[in-house]
Amino acid sequence: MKWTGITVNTTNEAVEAVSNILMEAGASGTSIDNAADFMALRPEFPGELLDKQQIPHVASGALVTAYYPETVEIEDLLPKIKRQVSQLTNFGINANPGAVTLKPVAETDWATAWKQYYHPVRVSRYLTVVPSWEKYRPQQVDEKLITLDPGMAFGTGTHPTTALMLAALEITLRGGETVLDVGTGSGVLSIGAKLLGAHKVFAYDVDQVAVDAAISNLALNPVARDVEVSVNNLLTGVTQTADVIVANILAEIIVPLIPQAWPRLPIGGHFLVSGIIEDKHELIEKQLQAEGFKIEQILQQGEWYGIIARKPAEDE
Ligand SMILES: C[S@@+](CC[C@H](N)C(=O)[O-])C[C@H]1O[C@@H](n2cnc3c(N)ncnc32)[C@H](O)[C@@H]1O
Repeated sequence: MKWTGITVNTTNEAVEAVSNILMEAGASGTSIDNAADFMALRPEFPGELLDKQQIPHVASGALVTAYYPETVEIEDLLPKIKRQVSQLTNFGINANPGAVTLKPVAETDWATAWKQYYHPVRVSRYLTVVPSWEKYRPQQVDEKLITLDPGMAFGTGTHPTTALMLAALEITLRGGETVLDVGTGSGVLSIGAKLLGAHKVFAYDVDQVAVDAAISNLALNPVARDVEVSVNNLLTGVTQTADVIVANILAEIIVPLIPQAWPRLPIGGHFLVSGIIEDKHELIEKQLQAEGFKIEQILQQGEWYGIIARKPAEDE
């Protein structure tokens, strides 16, 4: 199908109002290039899959582009959109300069253009995340590839908290373990665990959409096709025991997980947790110790913390 894009050159404050006008005029979708958003992008961290420097962006103001199918009479729409944008000042919204332009776009432009900014990225010592559409050969003999579709829910698999847990799995796994992946999201940690030699992985997420995304991503990785994924709230009702439990969830959610993890682990079993922002890591360490865990290692990337804890023997 052929599409026409209408682009409005406007201000940061008017972006939402302009998008509404364009959508109400029958657009199938909008894309926003906002200088303020680009400035707010966090500095790159090791393991960033998105190559921000390559992203074209406006130096000031914002461009809101809406996409209309060929069935929409665009010439009739244009004056109406121009009038509505100029009337935003009546509502106290400065849409200046508000220039409205038209350009034809190929469907592939807006359906898949974002893909060009994603590339394979080495996220830990042995693991590289590869977008599913990229052809990539390992650069080193011991490099293992996690194929992910970043277009699905739950990110690119390269957030610092994810990278911390992949590193923690690398430190902990020796091969043959059973692993519970709590809050699996994209399934990235389950895939990583299998690549690092885990025998069996059970993955859980409270969100059905995440479970579906994980199942699709696991299918992209032959090594992980036998991972069992199910909807579950933390480890509530889970009777499976494991050598390693890994969870990258917010600190507030890790707190109730700690007493659930303890009985699921044997002596010497490991509990790997992340999603912990700087001012919460002491709280999580205290809760882990209060349950009986020993803290073996604390990993850090920027403001994010990961903890490797172990269930010790009674006489330790
Ligand atoms: C930060 S994402 C982590 C995704 C992936 N494991 C990773 O490391 O990239 C956290 C995930 O935990 C899930 N989650 C949040 N609360 C949960 C709960 N109570 N029980 C199970 N999963 C939960 C969310 O749906 C989300 O998919």
